[in-house]
Amino acid sequence: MMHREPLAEPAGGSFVSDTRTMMKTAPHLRVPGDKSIAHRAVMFAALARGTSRLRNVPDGLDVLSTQRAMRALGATLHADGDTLVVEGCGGAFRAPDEPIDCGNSGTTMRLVAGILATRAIDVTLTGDDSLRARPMRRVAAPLAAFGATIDLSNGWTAPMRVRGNGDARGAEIAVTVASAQVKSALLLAALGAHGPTRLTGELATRDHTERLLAAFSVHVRADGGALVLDGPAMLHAAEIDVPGDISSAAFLFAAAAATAGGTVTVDDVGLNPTRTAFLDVLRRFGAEVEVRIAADAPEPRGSVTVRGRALHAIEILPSEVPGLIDELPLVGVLGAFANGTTTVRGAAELRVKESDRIESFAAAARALGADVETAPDGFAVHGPARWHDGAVATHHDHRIAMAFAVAGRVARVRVTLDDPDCAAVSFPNFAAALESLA
Ligand SMILES: O=C(O)C1=C[C@@H](OP(=O)(O)O)[C@@H](O)[C@H](O)C1
Ligand SMILES: C=C(OP(=O)(O)O)C(=O)O
Repeated sequence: MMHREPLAEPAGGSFVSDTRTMMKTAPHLRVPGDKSIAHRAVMFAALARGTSRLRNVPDGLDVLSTQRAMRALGATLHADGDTLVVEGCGGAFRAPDEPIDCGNSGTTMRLVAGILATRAIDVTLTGDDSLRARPMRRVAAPLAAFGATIDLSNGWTAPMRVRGNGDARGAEIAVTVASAQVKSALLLAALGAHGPTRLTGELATRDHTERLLAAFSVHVRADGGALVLDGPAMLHAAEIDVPGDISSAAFLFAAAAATAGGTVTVDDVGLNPTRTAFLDVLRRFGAEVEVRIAADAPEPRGSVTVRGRALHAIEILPSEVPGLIDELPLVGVLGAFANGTTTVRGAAELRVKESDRIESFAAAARALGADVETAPDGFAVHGPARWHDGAVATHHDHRIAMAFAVAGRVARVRVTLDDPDCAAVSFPNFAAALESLA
């Protein structure tokens, strides 16, 4: 594990209590490096020719699962201060003797399955109880277009055995699930195939794979509404500085937004437009949001300040869901602080995350006094809640644990989480960061 300084410590700023105005300056915080970007940076560095240097790779458990997988496939990784140094395999991964344990991380399993689909090795991918209950046919079925043989447990989940096809040809594939993991698995398979691979369909999801591949010298072309990658393609080592994770910062933003007079600034956070929809959602709820972009490539980054105001209910449309997918439990929590009925529709994908996030959100919110209705593809929250102390079943789902820690703090009720430590999947110092909002 990398040694690093605490990531969630206040980076300056203070609360100044003034008895007349209670004026506050926003505490400046940093959050761990972006999980989605870090998964890809570690995988691409492991696959590349040469030595890559990756700064600010988070030490959340999911990214550690990716590091473990890359070591198992033959890459060498070591820490040099706050930099992860990766000696890549130049495309020549070797099969480990044991199955690769992807832990709790869907991104690790699905993207690695894509990489393996066009390499002539035989590898089994497994994970924890949660990951072994998540759907894998969404990657296994389209990867068959490259001639890979993928065996799923019970026909749909992990452990999954991937026997890659080293002589694969590029393929034309229509992506049918709006999932960056599926899109990415197919682009990564295309790296090892001969000829162009052309993807159409549901492609409007986070674009970190496209951006990071370019940083490693492989270009994905946009052709009308399609994405095209010409294989085979060798990645070349790169230096990547991972910005803070906006999906982790979202918990701090929500806490500030739902608190009258609350304010927080998060510095050096990723501002990729495919990830910032939650900032618009905060504005629609009534919060004040200020964004300052400091850099643009390969990933936009900068500072965000959020100030709390009285919140009013909003409606999330199905078209907004891919840009908000990891923030939707928090949208529900904010709905419970807002006046009126907040609705989320078109979000059936929530049912196949680390837990069924529609049911785990609703049960937790009700346990604390909120009025929630569920639907097959979403929920409605009638706010404001009559908050009271309660016990929350996290289902070991980091985003449920953090969302309800925020709810308890803002509502000033005692929330007993059955597994507060599961936050470490994405945000190991979350409790300290929330505490520092004072
Ligand atoms: O590609 C990624 O890094 C991710 C994509 C999303 O999953 P889906 O692709 O299943 O929507 C998201 O929920 C997950 O946290 C990370
Ligand atoms: C869904 C998530 O991650 P993954 O799919 O990688 O497990 C998440 O972090 O909320």
